Amino acid sequence: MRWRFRRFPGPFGLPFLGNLPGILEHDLTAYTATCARKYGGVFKMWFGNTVWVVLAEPELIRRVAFKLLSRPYSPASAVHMLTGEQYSLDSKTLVFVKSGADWRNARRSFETSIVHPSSLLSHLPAVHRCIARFLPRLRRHAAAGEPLELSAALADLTLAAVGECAYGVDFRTMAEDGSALPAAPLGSGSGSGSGSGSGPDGENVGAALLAAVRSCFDCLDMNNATVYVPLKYIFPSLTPLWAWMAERFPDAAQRRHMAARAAVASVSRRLMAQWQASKAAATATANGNGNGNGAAANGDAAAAGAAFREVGGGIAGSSFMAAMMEGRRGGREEDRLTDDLVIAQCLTFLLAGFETTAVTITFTIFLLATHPEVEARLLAELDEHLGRPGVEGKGKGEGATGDDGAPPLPYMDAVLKESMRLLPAATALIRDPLHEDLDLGGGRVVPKGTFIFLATQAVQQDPTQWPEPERFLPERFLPVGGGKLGPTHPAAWAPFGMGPRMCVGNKFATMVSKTVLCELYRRFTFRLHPRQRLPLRTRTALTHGPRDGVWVTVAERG
Ligand code: HEM
Repeated sequence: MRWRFRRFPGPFGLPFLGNLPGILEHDLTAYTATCARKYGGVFKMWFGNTVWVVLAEPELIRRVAFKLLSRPYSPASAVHMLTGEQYSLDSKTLVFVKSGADWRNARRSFETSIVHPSSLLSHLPAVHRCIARFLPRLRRHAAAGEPLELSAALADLTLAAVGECAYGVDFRTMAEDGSALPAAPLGSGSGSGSGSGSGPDGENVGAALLAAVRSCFDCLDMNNATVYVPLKYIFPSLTPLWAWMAERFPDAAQRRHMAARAAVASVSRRLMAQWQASKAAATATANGNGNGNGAAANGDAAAAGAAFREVGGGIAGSSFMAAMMEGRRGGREEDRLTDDLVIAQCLTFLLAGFETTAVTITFTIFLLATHPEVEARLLAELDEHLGRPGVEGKGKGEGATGDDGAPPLPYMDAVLKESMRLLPAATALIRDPLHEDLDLGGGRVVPKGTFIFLATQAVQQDPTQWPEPERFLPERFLPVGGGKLGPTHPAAWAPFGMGPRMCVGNKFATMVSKTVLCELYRRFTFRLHPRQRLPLRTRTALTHGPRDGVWVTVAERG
């Protein structure tokens, strides 16, 4: 098989380990960028004994991303070894379903909830609710002059916001005063029923979900992977054996991950049952009062409906989970999502959406803290269009709302885009020529089934595409600077990927990131704390994030 890749240049790979030592030493993103400079836009790398064909040319990336619909593995075979029913469910979730009707159905269910403008906007109140709860934490740090590690703090905020949008319950990552709540143990959830997040059956669904989801996320970290994962990379042809062993002789990491997935499924089921019960009660109330008195019936239905929006003791009717449950009422039987799929897609929503968004906001604040002139221009734009809370001015009032959840803020848009060019949360796309060999031209044919790695970050830093690529210049994305400051090729900017499998959450993520940044910068500014290690070191795991966190001091705007 190796001979089929002889036309592809690339670094020398050690027996069994391939280029893993170099990747681990330098980090995957940095290693591929270095190789791209050395070997050009098409090369091969050995991930253990598995060959990866890497593309780092925008036109080739565009062609392949649009042509190929499948991704190489389910996460079950990438960073862990889910087995049995958990494996088959995982491989049907939107990120890893291969193609065809399953993919179209899954994609449609996400689009209904987070792409259509009206449903997108219905998530905005939850985002504002979570920001409001986060602000006291910043005020406390500002008052005490204590440093704040942003990536962890923002992870609490985005987990709360994305979690509530996905499941419609309070995720309880933050107390009312903004402080982080201690994590509940996995399997918790049968509490007294007092306090926010308690469902009708007295269970604290939010806290239980949070514990289970956090545990799932930890298990997706390579450092916490079962021993069968490295074995699979070193001896890929024996993968069925490793999967068999993982099922029958699970190690502690494997048991922990399977337990975490089972816990998510069990809490989700309870939540769905609660939702159905509340829905039935609401319908019964509306019908019961409907005879002969239309106005009263409408009022009762509205009151009952309010219970769904009341996150705390209730479940938000605008959530992704609720949308999927509503959506499967109509349509053809074979297109309807099963309970198990609703559960798996909700987890996917959260796993794909929360850390990526937290990292994007963290990196943007880091860049603004190190570029005061950009920050000053951004603050001027926010003051102009949004105003400052409690300060007289030209601003149009509270909140970042408009057609897509935000008023036109061209400089904010440019800052976010430039931040995602320089420090994106995802640095590559992956594709799989599932059914036939892929001809890249020049005699380079990629055999079907090969892992294709589209190195978007190498292109976003390529000096032939972007003049002075290492500089943070939001003007690149404004009409005034666009021509001179790049890019040469439109596909040279792809932090959300491209083609039919482009990030389905891109509008939602942009809405959340913009809303958080607007609401924070209307009130605070951030400077790096001396504890911050410079230059910034990053690491590539499930997302590309800061290796040592981002330490800032917070100041309230006068
Ligand atoms: C700033 C935050 C985010 C970034 C940078 C990001 C980035 C990406 C990237 C690069 C891909 C792969 C695209 C491709 O292969 O062409 C992707 C796919 C995906 N993302 Fe995001 N994402 C973000 C937020 C979100 C959010 C909030 C959600 C929540 C729904 C989400 C859900 C997904 C899903 C489900 C896919 C798979 C889509 C498919 O295969 O059809 N992402 N994302």
